[in-house]
Amino acid sequence: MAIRKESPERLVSASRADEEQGFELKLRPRWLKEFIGQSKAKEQLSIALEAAKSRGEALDHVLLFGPPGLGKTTLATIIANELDVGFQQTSGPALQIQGDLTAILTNLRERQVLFLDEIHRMQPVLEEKLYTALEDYKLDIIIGQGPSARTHVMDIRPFTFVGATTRPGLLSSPLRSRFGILLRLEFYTEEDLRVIVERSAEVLGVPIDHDGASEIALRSRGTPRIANRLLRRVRDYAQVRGTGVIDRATANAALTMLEVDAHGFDEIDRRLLMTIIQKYDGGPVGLGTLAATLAEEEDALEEVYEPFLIQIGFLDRTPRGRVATRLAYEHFGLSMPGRQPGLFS
Ligand SMILES: Nc1ncnc2c1ncn2[C@@H]1O[C@H](COP(=O)(O)OP(=O)(O)OP(=O)(O)O)[C@@H](O)[C@H]1O
Repeated sequence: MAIRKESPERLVSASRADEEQGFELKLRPRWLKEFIGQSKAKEQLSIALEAAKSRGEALDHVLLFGPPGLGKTTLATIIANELDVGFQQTSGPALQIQGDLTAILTNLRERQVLFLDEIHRMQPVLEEKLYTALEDYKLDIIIGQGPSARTHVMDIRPFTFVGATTRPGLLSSPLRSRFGILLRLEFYTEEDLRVIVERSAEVLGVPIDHDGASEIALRSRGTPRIANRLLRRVRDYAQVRGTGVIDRATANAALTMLEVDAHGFDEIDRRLLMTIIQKYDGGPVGLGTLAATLAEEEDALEEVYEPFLIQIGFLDRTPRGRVATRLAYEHFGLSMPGRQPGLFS
């Protein structure tokens, strides 16, 4: 179960809301050729898939990393589909006791995919247990208790472990070294997102033109999950207030009403940047101080809010803290304070 770190009502959240599960399932690409964008990761993966298939072996273990909502779960399911093997999913926080992990590993089918989301949240004792399973498909099992306890080494079937994380830096190096294929997912370009919106609209049977899809793409923060969510909301607006067809004017009006601005910023992004600018003179301000001022969790700032602001160049992470950039000042129509003459000379 994912730990919720931000407001569940946040329209431009990259995290999945519980009620979106069914909707996402419907829109999820099933094959690599339907997976839009991420050309580097896709090429690396398609070569590895082809090679594993031709050798008739289990694919090497895969680590998927990048911000939420970019398609890690989707890619994990695609890997299983392309290999034509079974798929099982769990997550770091859901795995609580050794017995759970042992049961999962001993029940694996030949060459199947085991997907573990939020791998950085796995308990260290379980992580250690996983090492030998990943390394040589063996599992240490302790039989009995107390002085008569015996360790028994059990063979498990070859399988492909797919781990996903938004925080690769938190993985221990022994765990990281068990992955043969490392795939970094990046924020999507506007063009890729437009294609994703058009594909989703087709699956949902929603009439949309090129410009309408572009307008949604522009405000989706480089994230397919947000693009699909905005599409759903704009569809409602088009049905109730418009002709049912999503064109640029309809998309624009709907997104303006929903207070999602031209960069896909919402109230919290604006508050975060304005706090740095107004309260801390543009920064640097430490993460802890910023989180306390905004009444948000540090983790949420680092994992959810900041990555996109950094990607589009509005925020800088420096060793002394967070800094608002010139682009951020310009976005709010403010001029950036210059250095006082002579201060550094
Ligand atoms: N490349 C893509 N092409 C088309 N749709 C995509 C693509 N990537 C993601 N999506 C869509 O975005 C939604 C979110 O993707 P997914 O659940 O795989 O993200 P995630 O990275 O696993 O997120 P989280 O880390 O929060 O679990 C899915 O419904 C999927 O349809």
